[in-house]
Amino acid sequence: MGAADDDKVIRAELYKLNVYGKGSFFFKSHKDTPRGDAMFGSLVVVFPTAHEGGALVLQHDNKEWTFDSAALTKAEEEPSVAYIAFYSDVDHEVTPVTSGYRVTLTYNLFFEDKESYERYTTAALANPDFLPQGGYLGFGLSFKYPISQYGTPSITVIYRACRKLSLKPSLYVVYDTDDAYVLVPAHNTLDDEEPVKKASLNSFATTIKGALYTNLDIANLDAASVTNT
Ligand SMILES: O=C(O)CCC(=O)C(=O)O
Ligand SMILES: [Fe+2]
Repeated sequence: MGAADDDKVIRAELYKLNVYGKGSFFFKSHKDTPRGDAMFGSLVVVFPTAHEGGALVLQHDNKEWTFDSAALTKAEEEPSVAYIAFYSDVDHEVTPVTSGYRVTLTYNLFFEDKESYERYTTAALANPDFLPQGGYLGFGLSFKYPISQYGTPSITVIYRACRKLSLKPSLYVVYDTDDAYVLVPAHNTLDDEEPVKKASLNSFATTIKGALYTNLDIANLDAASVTNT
């Protein structure tokens, strides 16, 4: 993965929950089955449940590496998860648990184009069970963006994906009150050239989360642009 891959993102997809106890199953040495071309590795997250044994032993290129999550989590004062990620061609096995329970989540790791918003939205729109009456699609923005930076990060990626699918995204400020999310339009509908500069959101930007919402009028959606992208 190098500079040419700047347009890609790593996506972790939850795959499995494993609970190992004394005498229960354990994994003999294996490689994880790749699920599609974009999958490049696995992520294992170990919960801080008291246990002994259950180390994950990795082998590659005649080298061996032991991830002793029981010892790692025990060494922490606060309950903490331990995690490890490895490439798909790495052999790994889980040694038997000798006491307690070892609980893990495994994720498949994909190296994908940033434009995957487009792919997921396209797939959702092609599904007749998805919002059959139309509705709103929301894309949460996780960070507090100064409005002047809207031109660069994920907002532009989502915005472009929506426009390609003939959706008209608008920017909302989302207030998380005790009993509901309140949406306040933050912006006129973004236009093609300058989705960003029109914003006059400085006073909000430091305090609350933003979200891009798009009105999904199924009847008026241009079906061709949905299926051809
Ligand atoms: O639970 C773990 O540590 C790894 C599990 C594993 O290798 C698998 O699910 O393929
Ligand atoms: Fe595995």
